[in-house]
Amino acid sequence: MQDRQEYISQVVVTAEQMRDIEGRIFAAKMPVAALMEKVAGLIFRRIQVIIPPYPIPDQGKSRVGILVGPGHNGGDALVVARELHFRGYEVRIYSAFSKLKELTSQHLHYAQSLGIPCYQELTQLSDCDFFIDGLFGLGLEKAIANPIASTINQINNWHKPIISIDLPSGLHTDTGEVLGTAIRATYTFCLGLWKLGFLQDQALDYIGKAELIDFDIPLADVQAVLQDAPQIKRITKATALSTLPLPRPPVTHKYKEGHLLLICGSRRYAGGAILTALGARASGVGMLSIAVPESLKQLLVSHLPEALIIGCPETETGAIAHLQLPEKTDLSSFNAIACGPGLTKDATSIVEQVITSDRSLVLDADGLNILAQLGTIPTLKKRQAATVLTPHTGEFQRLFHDIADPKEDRVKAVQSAAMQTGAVVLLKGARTAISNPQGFVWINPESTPALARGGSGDVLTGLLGGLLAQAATKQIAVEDIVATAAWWHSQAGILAAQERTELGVDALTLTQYLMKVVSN
Ligand SMILES: NC(=O)C1=CN([C@@H]2O[C@H](COP(=O)(O)OP(=O)(O)OC[C@H]3O[C@@H](n4cnc5c(N)ncnc54)[C@H](O)[C@@H]3O)[C@@H](O)[C@H]2O)[C@H](O)CC1
Ligand SMILES: [K+]
Repeated sequence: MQDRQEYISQVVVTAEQMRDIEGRIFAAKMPVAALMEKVAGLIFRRIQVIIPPYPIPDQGKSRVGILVGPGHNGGDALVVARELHFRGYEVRIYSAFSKLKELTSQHLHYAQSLGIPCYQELTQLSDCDFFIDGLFGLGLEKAIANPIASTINQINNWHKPIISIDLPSGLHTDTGEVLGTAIRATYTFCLGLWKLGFLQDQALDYIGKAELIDFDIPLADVQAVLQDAPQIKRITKATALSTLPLPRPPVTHKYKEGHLLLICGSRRYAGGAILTALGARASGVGMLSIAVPESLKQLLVSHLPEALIIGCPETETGAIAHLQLPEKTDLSSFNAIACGPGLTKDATSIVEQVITSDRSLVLDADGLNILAQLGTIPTLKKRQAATVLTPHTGEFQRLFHDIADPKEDRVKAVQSAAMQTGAVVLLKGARTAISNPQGFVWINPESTPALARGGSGDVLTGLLGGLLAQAATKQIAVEDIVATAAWWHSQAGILAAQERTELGVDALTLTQYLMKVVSN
């Protein structure tokens, strides 16, 4: 049972894949009406818990408005309406479509025969306490036009709780884009399997609290449909913990537990170097070397007494002019290199140098900006070791403006970028997406706006670099390590925000919560 839950919590499907899975269930002779009854029963039981029929004693019944669309999303809503009616809710139906699918139409007739009122005017529902949105689900084909568009806008303006079935009506199932207009749900019950749209940043304002309703889709059908397609998966606690370098072997030494070289900081951005280094420290990396401009050396020593601080010659502007590694050391002495935070755009030669190395490399922040300036993206494909790029949307657009637009479809964009560069690309956002060059994608399904704060990305770069260095001798896919870093970072943010509010998660504090996430 646990296995099913874990598997289901990782799976992400497109509308087309969901239709194919559904098709297999119906081909095996599950009656459509029976499936609708089952799904709606599960939804209705959840609704009863969230909003009871008599929320306040002696103050009457809960009044619920049911928004019914022409397809089976509307059918689901009508079954829910019927059950709520029997359980004591005061139910009103809004149905303004002249043509309904057969099953939906039958449920409407039956609901009306029970005495549930049905209206074509929304105003008749204005005093409802909450709404069930069954206008459109998977079957939305085009932008919603008037009069339905103005109905949706009107309901949103009432600011009452709305529970959407399968998807907030108006959202594109895959891209999460608003087609015309969309319901702003308080809760959304995603049916059966997570749809891709739930993991796209642009949908989040509309989805509210998302919950998966598992209605026992046979896993064999899911596997049959997903087999050859480039897979998209949600990162879970179990997937993340499985790649952590824990527990350590009893007999080991510091160089066996990874040697990371950080290249970061400038006279202007000294703090970024400290935060990156503290992120790396939290990864548990065996040995940490940090290359900074000479003038930052003492500062870094005082913050990280355990690290080897390499002072480098500076440009006039206080950026690293070139790497000056200690005697008998070259870039191949390290298991991984993480380069970028706080460099400024003057550290060009550093980026040129690390790209040509044969070590696993993370490029972030100014490392990416310099890369964009150099226009050397095609040369990344020639690298012998793994490359990880960690842009936010702005950096992504500067790097990949002629490939894909993350504002339209972040998942497609990150896949194109990874394929083009041969790198693992992590596109930062509320739902960070990570693609490998073959188009396999991990999406981080949980985060917090508390992390939208200066320095929080620097912490991620250090953490990721430290994990990559430790994994160097292990057979773990790079994208899996990147996913673990993203999960660990966001969970630390969530934990810190729970204890300190969303305003209390400065980047330094964040580094102090990293260990708490995995020691809990
Ligand atoms: N996936 C499952 O296993 C189950 C899904 N169920 C529910 O069924 C819907 C999908 O039903 P479907 O009838 O295919 O689609 P919709 O209800 O979303 O609506 C299609 C309907 O709407 C018309 N239409 C599409 N776009 C527009 C538009 N912009 N303006 C006006 N009309 C539009 C279209 O022509 C169709 O008539 C799924 O989401 C679940 O809620 C099952 O009940 C359980 C199993
Ligand atoms: K809906």
